[in-house]
Amino acid sequence: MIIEGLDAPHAGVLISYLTDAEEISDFCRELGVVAVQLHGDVETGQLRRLKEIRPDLFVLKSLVVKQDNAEELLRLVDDTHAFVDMYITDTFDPRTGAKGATGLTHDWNVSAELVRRSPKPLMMAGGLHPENVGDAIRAVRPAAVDAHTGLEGPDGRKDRAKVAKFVAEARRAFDEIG
Ligand SMILES: O=C(O)c1ccccc1NCC(=O)[C@H](O)[C@H](O)COP(=O)(O)O
Repeated sequence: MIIEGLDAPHAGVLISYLTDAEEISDFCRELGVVAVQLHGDVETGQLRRLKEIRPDLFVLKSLVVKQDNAEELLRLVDDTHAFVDMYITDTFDPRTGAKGATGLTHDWNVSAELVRRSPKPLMMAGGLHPENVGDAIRAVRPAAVDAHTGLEGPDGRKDRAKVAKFVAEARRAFDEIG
């Protein structure tokens, strides 16, 4: 219902840990979304298959940064970029095993290296908030930014003032880097 009510340029994005191309496609059809953000360990063959069966679907693939996996992520970009429309970085939480929405930053040098390597645009995420998003954009030069935890108020809901400041700071930094 909410997804159906969205007017362009707004569109629903499914965030999912699904890893099977057919299941991802079916769930996107059921929900009526045109974009999917994949946070699971999706095999390259499944990404290829997803593009074959659903060329209309905008596929965002997460690159979950850990302490020591930069080379692995660079290889993942090399192997998958033909089947991915955009990458999104995120931060692994070793205490919980969570691969997204952890509120933790990671080594921005790794994100910057991924931006340089990727032929596809990269959205930066992982612990961003209004106070650090400008520095992150200037350091990493991503195509876009995203945040979750850093925009919440004490009640766990998105805080309007934090969102407005985040957007203003991000726009200022993107204008600066051109
Ligand atoms: O948003 C979620 O609830 C979520 C849950 C599980 C995996 C990923 C999720 N969101 C993906 C995002 O796009 C977040 O912006 C990204 O994980 C950054 O989160 P945070 O570090 O809390 O800003």
